[in-house]
Amino acid sequence: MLTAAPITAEDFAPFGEVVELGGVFKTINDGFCRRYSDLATLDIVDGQPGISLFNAEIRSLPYDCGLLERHPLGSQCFIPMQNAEFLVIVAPDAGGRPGVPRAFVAGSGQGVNIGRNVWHGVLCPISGSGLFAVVDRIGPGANLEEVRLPEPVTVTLAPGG
Ligand SMILES: NC(=O)N[C@@H](O)C(=O)O
Ligand code: NI
Repeated sequence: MLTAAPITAEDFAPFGEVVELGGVFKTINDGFCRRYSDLATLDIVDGQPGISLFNAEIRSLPYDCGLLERHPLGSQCFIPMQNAEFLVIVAPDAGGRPGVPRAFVAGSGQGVNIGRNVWHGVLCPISGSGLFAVVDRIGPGANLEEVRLPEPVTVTLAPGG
């Protein structure tokens, strides 16, 4: 059983970045808008960044994660288009396969940018809307490596989470 912790930039740093308000901003548009720039880095190899929409089914908890994947040629950024909570399941690499997985839960106002070649579960909304903007690599070649886990990892939220 894996308990998903609320995602923080610090805890998620080994796997990517959290896209959320905070830190330095620049006031623009005649003072009616705050611009928070450069919150995540697109890491694209032999291709171009592109913006896609994912309309994912809402998944129920506890969630059995049986597949981890990674994209050797590009990072992958998920940004909710509407209010949503979603699981972010990641794992370090262990000799070319996923190591011990970790689970986070991201809430409204939070997107995540998963680093290039970082093992992760597929997009997993658990409440609200499953409509996400995804900024990732568009290009030729093999950019998807999948590993079916011998035993699914069952993910829940912390009590009160
Ligand atoms: N395959 C695909 O585009 N989506 C996955 O990579 C995912 O992380 O959801
Ligand atoms: Ni992916």
